[in-house]
Amino acid sequence: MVRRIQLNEELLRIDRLTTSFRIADDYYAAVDEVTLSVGTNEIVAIVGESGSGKSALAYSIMGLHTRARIEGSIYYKGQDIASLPLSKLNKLRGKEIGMIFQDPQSALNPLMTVGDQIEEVLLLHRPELARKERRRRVIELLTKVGIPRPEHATGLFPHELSGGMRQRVVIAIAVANEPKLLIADEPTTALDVTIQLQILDLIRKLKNESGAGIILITHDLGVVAEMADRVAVMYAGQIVEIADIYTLLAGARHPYTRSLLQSIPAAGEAQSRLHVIQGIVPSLQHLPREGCRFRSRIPWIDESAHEAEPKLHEVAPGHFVRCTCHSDFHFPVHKEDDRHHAIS
Ligand SMILES: Nc1ncnc2c1ncn2[C@@H]1O[C@H](COP(=O)(O)OP(=O)(O)OP(=O)(O)O)[C@@H](O)[C@H]1O
Repeated sequence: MVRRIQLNEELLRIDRLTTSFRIADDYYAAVDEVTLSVGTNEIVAIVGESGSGKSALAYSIMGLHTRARIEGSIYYKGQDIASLPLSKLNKLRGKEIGMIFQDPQSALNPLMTVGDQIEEVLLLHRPELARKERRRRVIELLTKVGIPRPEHATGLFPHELSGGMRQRVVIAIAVANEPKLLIADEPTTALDVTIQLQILDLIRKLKNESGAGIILITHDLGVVAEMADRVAVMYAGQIVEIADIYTLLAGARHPYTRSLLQSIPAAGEAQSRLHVIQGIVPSLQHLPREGCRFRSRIPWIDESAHEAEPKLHEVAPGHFVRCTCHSDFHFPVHKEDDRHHAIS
């Protein structure tokens, strides 16, 4: 088959994006000077523990924060959409840029039928379509996302569908207008494993068919390994490592990435041999803002290994790592019977 889609034509470029929330009388950055690009026909995964700023980043791209302070730029096809008035942004959202939300239950309107909800986004962005054509498109979309008996499904309400079917409807809505950029925020978290695989397969198929760029947000490195072309690892609001998937899986450098990778069980490996990352991501107000943000979680590494103001260093073409501590990093040495850390 002839491949018509060009790889990696730049679609989105986020430049020093900082998203801060007001808590008491101060603003605290949940996304801190993030720079990242996404090409056409590319899946960029954003990975990190809960609280690392992944959703705050996704919502910033979509312009969905109502009370946050946004600094920096978000260029979509060369146009800075961070500073667009809402009326113009609304023309892009749901058309050029689609989003699949984490929880299909709350992403859908419980009082509207599936068919009406899909028709609504078509009506909003493609008013030129006649009613009959819209209806035809709804059936086509439901078929595409693998909903059985699509004609019948159009008349159902969300509560009449299983979680997996509801997520398919959310995807049908997100792709209804053939977006060029799709943001999927933990699209399979609420689903059981078999359904997860089907939904991921569906997202990959959509990318292959349309050449869309996809940002896939997840805390699951298994999903990353299956899906991503490139990976950005976030910790405490910052990107700490970016690389293509092969480099990341085989040659991760940042202590946080290495700890994440160490904590997934390899086939046949006993759970007790795994490294479990000590501590938790600090809350927004208590994030360390100076020096290496990860240093309190690797206390056995000498302080002198860290940079005073950690930057992203390009250690190989396209492979960036924050802070110098990666070059001295090693896992702690334990007695055989005391191999893993407890989460404190
Ligand atoms: N509207 C808000 N107001 C104040 N703080 C917020 C707000 N939204 C997010 N935060 C804080 O910002 C930080 C990053 O949150 P975010 O939801 O982006 O993390 P995440 O990596 O997506 O985690 P999860 O996987 O749990 O969704 C957290 O400390 C969170 O409590």
